[in-house]
Amino acid sequence: PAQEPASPINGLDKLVQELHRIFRDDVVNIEHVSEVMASYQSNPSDWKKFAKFDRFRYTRNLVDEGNGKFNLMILCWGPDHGSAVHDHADAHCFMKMLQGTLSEVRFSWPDSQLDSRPDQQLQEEEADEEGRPLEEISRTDLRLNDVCYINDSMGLHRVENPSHSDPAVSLHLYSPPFNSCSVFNQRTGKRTNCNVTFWSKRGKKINKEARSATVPE
Ligand SMILES: O=C(O)CCSS
Ligand SMILES: [Fe+2]
Repeated sequence: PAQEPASPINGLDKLVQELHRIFRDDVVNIEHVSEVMASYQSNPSDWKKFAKFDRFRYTRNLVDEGNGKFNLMILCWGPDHGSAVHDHADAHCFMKMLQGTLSEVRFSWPDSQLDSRPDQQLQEEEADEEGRPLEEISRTDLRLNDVCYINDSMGLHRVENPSHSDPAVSLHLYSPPFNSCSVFNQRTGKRTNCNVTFWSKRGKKINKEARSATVPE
């Protein structure tokens, strides 16, 4: 059934409560989650305690572990920071803009991932040596309070902060939660596994060893 458009949500804690309620059920309506994420009106006083920046790369800051059903995190992008092309480990990915602008570039999967017909195997293996560039499908600029949704059946993407001067902050919900995904070389399509961890959890910085491992460019 079409969901009622969600009424505005003020307060990140109210959004988290609503998300916990929605994800208590086994079946979750994806459009509804997008609408609820979109209805939260970003307010820096809600989220600045989670927003920790690094000079060199974007940071992933865990906000809530969703009773094990989802991870909710705040990503902080300095000027020109961006991710590698990556997938979403068979999970749902919702991304909402809290501050600034991010551009999302989507790509189709590299051919060799789609089709492993034995008779094609040899050519693909040969092709894999140099590989082939990933094919770009779309490019979208996301602005304050916008929400975008992706899952692996829709393709891969790379997210970057196009500004050379301003930071950007985004709120990400992954369900089910994951701590590794695949990253892809945009020029060759080559896929490698990548562990992703957190810069901070619930506002507390994590020690150096455990940190890093964002989806590196
Ligand atoms: O989770 C990540 O590090 C990828 C950010 S773009 S969805
Ligand atoms: Fe992503």
